[in-house]
Amino acid sequence: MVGDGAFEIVQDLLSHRKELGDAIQHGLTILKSEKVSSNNQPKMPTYGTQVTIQTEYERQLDKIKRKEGRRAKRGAENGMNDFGADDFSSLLQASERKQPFDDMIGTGEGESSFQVTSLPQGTTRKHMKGYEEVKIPPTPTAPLGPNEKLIEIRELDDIAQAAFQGYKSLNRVQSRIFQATYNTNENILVCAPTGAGKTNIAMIAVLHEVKQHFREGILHKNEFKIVYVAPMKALAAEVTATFGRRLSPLNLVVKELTGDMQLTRSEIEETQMIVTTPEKWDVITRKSSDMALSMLVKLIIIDEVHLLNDDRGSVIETLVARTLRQVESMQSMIRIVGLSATLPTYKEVAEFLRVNADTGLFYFDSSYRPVPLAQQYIGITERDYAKRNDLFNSICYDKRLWSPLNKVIKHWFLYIPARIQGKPLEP
Ligand SMILES: Nc1ncnc2c1ncn2[C@@H]1O[C@H](COP(=O)(O)OP(=O)(O)OP(=O)(O)O)[C@@H](O)[C@H]1O
Repeated sequence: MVGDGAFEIVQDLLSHRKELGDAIQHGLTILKSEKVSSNNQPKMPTYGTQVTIQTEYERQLDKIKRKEGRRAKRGAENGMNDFGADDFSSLLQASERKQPFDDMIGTGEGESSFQVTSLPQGTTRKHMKGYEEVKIPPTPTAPLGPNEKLIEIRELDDIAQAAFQGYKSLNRVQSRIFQATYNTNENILVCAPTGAGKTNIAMIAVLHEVKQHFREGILHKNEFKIVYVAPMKALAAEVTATFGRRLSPLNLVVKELTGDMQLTRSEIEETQMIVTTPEKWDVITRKSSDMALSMLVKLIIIDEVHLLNDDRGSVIETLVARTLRQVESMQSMIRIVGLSATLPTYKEVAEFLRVNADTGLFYFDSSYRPVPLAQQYIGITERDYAKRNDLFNSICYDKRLWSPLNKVIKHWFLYIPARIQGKPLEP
């Protein structure tokens, strides 16, 4: 077909058969991909293979942009929108009409309805170029009620004094919950702001339980176990150290039981207070071989119970449900004490924990903070990602450098939306 002269060409073709096959395959792939992209984009000339050179900075920006795009898409699909401007304005207007203690739920007891109807008085909102700033002044500290007084440690019995060495008095929140927590055995839920002294509330509940097993000057250590459920292993270790130290004058043994710290059977027997995590306690109470241990539990303290609303909520829910079932089926008394940050759904949580809303539910709002908290929120409205990032950096820088608070504040924490934004990006 190609004549005598083509022998050499045919020979060449045969000897490079593999390379030719690969090249044709490669060409076909490129043609196919061009066809697909030409359907979506205006046609651009292609010059062989294109290489994009990106700096690390651009790469990171692209990554964040893609992530934001996905998040926005998810939000739109789920019908989630930003907090409406109208909603915000009405809250702001309501704050202007308000008196300082208008919405204080400061009784710290029983049922009181909690609804966000306005922002605190003195809240301001300013629109700046590329961003807006909302400043919420600190909530004034609630004044002492006419019958309110702090309980002095020296007024307490010997058991309580032994664990409160070094303290002069209970603070306001602790004084308020003391009667129900130390002198009754009912379930308790305390919702209080950060730093309100919840550890000592747990201590009061522990001391109440210990007191039940002191007879004729002897502590019957084998009659009970106290379980403290901390949200994280690191916190469990901290709680173990604190309670271990403070309960040592009463000869009580406190041990950690988490994924990191296993206990032998004899160690468990010698321990009166077990500090664990929800997941670990769930595993233990699920096993019938450990029934003997759960039968001895008389008090279970659940720290950060607001995590019920979180990813790990189902584990906490399970172990509460299991405890309640044990109480019902064995007719045994296990007291539940829940400690939580301020949460709007506290009534539902109280109901779930079988807490009597009139006598065992305590809710303290931010006017009970030991150190008042001023808040500033910056919402960046700039749409362009790179400009927004620059603005974000310069606002943080200015706030840090020029804030009048620099005179009184030594340490700053900066909360940022994404971890990657916390790293210095290449200029
Ligand atoms: N009665 C008291 N007198 C003096 N200081 C107290 C008293 N009770 C607690 N504190 C101190 O208050 C600080 C905060 O206490 P604690 O850590 O228990 O608060 P918290 O409510 O558990 O806070 P968070 O929600 O951050 O865990 C601690 O330094 C603690 O020593």
